[in-house]
Amino acid sequence: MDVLAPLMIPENADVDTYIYVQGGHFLPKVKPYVPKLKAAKGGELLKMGTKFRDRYYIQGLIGRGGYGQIYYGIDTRSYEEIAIKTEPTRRRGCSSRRMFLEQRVLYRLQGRPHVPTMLASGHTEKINFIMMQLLSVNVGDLKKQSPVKRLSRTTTARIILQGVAALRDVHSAGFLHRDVKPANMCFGITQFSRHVLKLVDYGLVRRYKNADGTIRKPRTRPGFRGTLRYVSVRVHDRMEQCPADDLVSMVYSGVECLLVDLPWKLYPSDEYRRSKLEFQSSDSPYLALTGVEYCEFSRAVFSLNLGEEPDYGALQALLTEMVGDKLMTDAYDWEENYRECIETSPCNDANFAINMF
Ligand SMILES: Nc1ncnc2c1ncn2[C@@H]1O[C@H](COP(=O)(O)OP(=O)(O)OP(=O)(O)O)[C@@H](O)[C@H]1O
Repeated sequence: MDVLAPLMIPENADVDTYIYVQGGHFLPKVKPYVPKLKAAKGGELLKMGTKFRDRYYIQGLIGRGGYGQIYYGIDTRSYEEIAIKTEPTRRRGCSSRRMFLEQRVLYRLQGRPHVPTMLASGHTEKINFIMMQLLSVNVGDLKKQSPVKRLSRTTTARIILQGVAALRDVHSAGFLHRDVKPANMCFGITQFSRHVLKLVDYGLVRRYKNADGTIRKPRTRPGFRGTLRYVSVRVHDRMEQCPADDLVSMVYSGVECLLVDLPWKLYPSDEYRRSKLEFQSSDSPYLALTGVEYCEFSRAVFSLNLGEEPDYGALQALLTEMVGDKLMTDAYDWEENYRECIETSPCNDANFAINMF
């Protein structure tokens, strides 16, 4: 079946800005994606300019996480650009198991639209590695690149809508992500994937359902897993995590995109729990700043019944008005020089200033 609606090239348009796809269809050309690379500062697990496994040419370093490093490479057989996630096989004298888990979970989730494609995985004497499809700069960095350090309502709503869909897929496979945050959300980089959100980093995943679909017995005091700024109050209280906790982190991620920072960022970390509780209270002025629709969505997530499967569709429906007349395939803020967030900056609004200070 032909899935592309014919696109009329606008009159007077520069024909060079369109590409011919198939049977009379044209699509706007997209600038090729060039990843921002970090300078080497020693301790790299792969050497730049060398060929890994006699096949993958290492072009540079995309990022350093708490556990490993992500490299930009070229597959010299297919000429495809790829991302290579690496971690040392041994950490503090023990063998690292994080990437084995991530590889197993990624394998199980292949084919889901919001999960990066895994191309290969394995280990050498020194490193464990996963080769993945190359993705864009993460949403946290896209927000930092905005001149007003925030994203527009329509872009944020579309990110969170897709984020909820991503969590539905992870949860329905019986897993919790446990590290939802803007830095773990990227977009595709091709003509067809550049508006598709991908959830990355499955290193903290935990299975919460048994093979028969029943919920695993909760532990009395599980260890802390997640990123302190984004975890729910229940995680501060060391309760066993459930799908609602991933969704709370998704809510906080959206709040950060909309309001520059999360309110607790101003406090020392031992005040985060109190500040999160205050934020979730019914008269929170800070939550009100996110707007009626996002407020309603957040409240629906905060009041989820922990024993029940969340109704992901109903949660998404609460955000549809916030998307306005934008399509999921329309340009996002970074594709139009952050025009919409500059024009709608709440800093120009007197009420915003009164509520903030
Ligand atoms: N496939 C990919 N393509 C491009 N960039 C990626 C890809 N996967 C991850 N990244 C980038 O690398 C960063 C770190 O990735 P990831 O979170 O998987 O590593 P990590 O070592 O587990 O990090 P942390 O310990 O901080 O959670 C991400 O924030 C993202 O910007």
